[in-house]
Amino acid sequence: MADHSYKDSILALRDVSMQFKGEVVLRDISLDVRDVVRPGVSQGQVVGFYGRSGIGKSVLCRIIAGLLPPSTGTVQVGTPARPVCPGDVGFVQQRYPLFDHRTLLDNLLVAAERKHAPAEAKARAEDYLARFDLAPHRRKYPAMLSGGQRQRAAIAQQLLCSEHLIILDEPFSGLDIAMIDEVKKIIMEVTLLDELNTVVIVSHDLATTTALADTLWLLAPERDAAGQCLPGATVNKKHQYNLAEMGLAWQPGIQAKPEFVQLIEHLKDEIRHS
Ligand SMILES: Nc1ncnc2c1ncn2[C@@H]1O[C@H](COP(=O)(O)OP(=O)(O)OP(=O)(O)O)[C@@H](O)[C@H]1O
Repeated sequence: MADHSYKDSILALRDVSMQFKGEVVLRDISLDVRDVVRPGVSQGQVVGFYGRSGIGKSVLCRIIAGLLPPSTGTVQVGTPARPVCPGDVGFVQQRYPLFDHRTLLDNLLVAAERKHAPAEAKARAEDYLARFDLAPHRRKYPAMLSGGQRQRAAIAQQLLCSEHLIILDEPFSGLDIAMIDEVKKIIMEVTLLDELNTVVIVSHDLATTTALADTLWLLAPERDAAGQCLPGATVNKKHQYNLAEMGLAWQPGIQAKPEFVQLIEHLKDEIRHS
């Protein structure tokens, strides 16, 4: 039996383009994330999303999250698929925004109550506090939490009020090694919570992100047949990597494998020359 297969589409972008006052930033982007099924494992999806600084990653994330309508094209989420609305996709930005004047528990309750009746919201918030090792800190205000605790709280908050899809913007930047391990653990935990959970990680840390991912997207300019750079960046087929098919997903210690090291070098080259 194959070690994995694919079911329904969870996220589908079709011909997404974006321009600001005539400046083309994104061009004709079509991408799919499908529910991956592994026998005996409740496995969500992890997408690593790369591209040079200023290429358009944040713009694409805001479009995926339904926060910015694309100039052309569509974004659909969920099963059955429907056009994305603000709030469907959790978006954890670099500074982990939480309400400073509310306790950790209240922060999570506010998020959960956007989707659930009060009793259900309370049960879910408590569940996430426990899962993310935050229960002892429930009465603290965000300023009293460590950086890692705030990050876990921000991820829990976004999971409580979104629909399975969550985007993490630079989750490893500025963290020490122990904290990076902690964040990796949380990401794995999130994907194992529910088969439909999908985490898109926008990061310049290629090795850490690729080791967690089963799919990679590289946003880069494209050249036409004459070698001319086309306006705007895209994720062409060559830059959509299925790590599961390549035998480079879901393996502890994958970073030591020669094929993995080669892939990272290849990605660096593609980014450098893009
Ligand atoms: N609202 C806007 N109006 C005009 N231009 C914009 C707007 N938002 C983004 N841009 C432009 O789109 C381009 C891509 O920006 P974006 O923030 O998506 O880059 P990025 O890949 O996320 O970069 P970094 O890795 O440095 O964060 C930039 O040239 C930026 O100036």
